[in-house]
Amino acid sequence: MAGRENGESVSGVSPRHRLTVVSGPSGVGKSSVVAELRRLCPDIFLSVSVTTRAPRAGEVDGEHYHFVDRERFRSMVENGELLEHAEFAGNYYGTPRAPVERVLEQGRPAVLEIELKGARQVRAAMPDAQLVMLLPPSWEELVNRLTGRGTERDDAVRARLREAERELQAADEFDARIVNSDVRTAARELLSLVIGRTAVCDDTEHSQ
Ligand SMILES: Nc1nc2c(ncn2[C@@H]2O[C@H](COP(=O)(O)OP(=O)(O)O)[C@@H](O)[C@H]2O)c(=O)[nH]1
Ligand SMILES: Nc1ncnc2c1ncn2[C@@H]1O[C@H](COP(=O)(O)OP(=O)(O)O)[C@@H](O)[C@H]1O
Repeated sequence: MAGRENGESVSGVSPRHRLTVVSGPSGVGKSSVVAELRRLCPDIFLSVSVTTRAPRAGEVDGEHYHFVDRERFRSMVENGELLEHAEFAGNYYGTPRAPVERVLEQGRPAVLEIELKGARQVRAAMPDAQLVMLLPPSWEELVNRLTGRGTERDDAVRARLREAERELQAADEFDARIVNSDVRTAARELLSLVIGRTAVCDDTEHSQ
């Protein structure tokens, strides 16, 4: 695993890695697929966003998100500390700039899990980034997953479904689309996009 730290080249793949943005409607399984991706290949850097949303049960500050108030969020925007930021379903979200720039300079693969407006900002700021959209097998399945997760009240579910329609309409803007029918299969497809191959991380699989 440590051998991948320098972005070791295999089969002529460039040793430097692009930034990969993973987007998709709320409830499609982004967190599940990205968690599986990192289980397959722990060297992949996953950005921890700042958000003004309240923590859900079980969410850990600094691990799932950096939870901040609106004043702190505003000051981060004003100081240029965020690579991108957006409002989503009544809360603010943003990507801290410095950690992402640092890992990209090191040649490590980096992933952002962010919504559509943020993905568009990244595309404008970093044309080299690849944008991947995760799609549900069907609208009904998306609704089932979102409601089945049980983390939001009805109004928050409705707000997310409104955003979901808009996000799905933008699927053609993305460089690649992955249908998340099965988490492990989708994670393997994502892995091949993030590092250009799937086999290399197999022997680094961790059961965390
Ligand atoms: N633009 C942007 N979107 C983010 C960021 N972090 C998370 N998001 C997105 O914000 C949306 C809401 O996230 P969250 O409140 O965790 O709800 P969930 O997607 O329903 O689990 C999702 O589409 C996330 O991908 C960020 O740093 N920037
Ligand atoms: N391929 C899948 N098949 C069935 N359920 C899934 C799949 N992917 C994710 N889920 C479930 O759907 C719900 C939403 O997934 P989550 O990863 O929280 O989505 P997102 O991060 O996109 O909002 C969770 O309860 C998760 O366990």
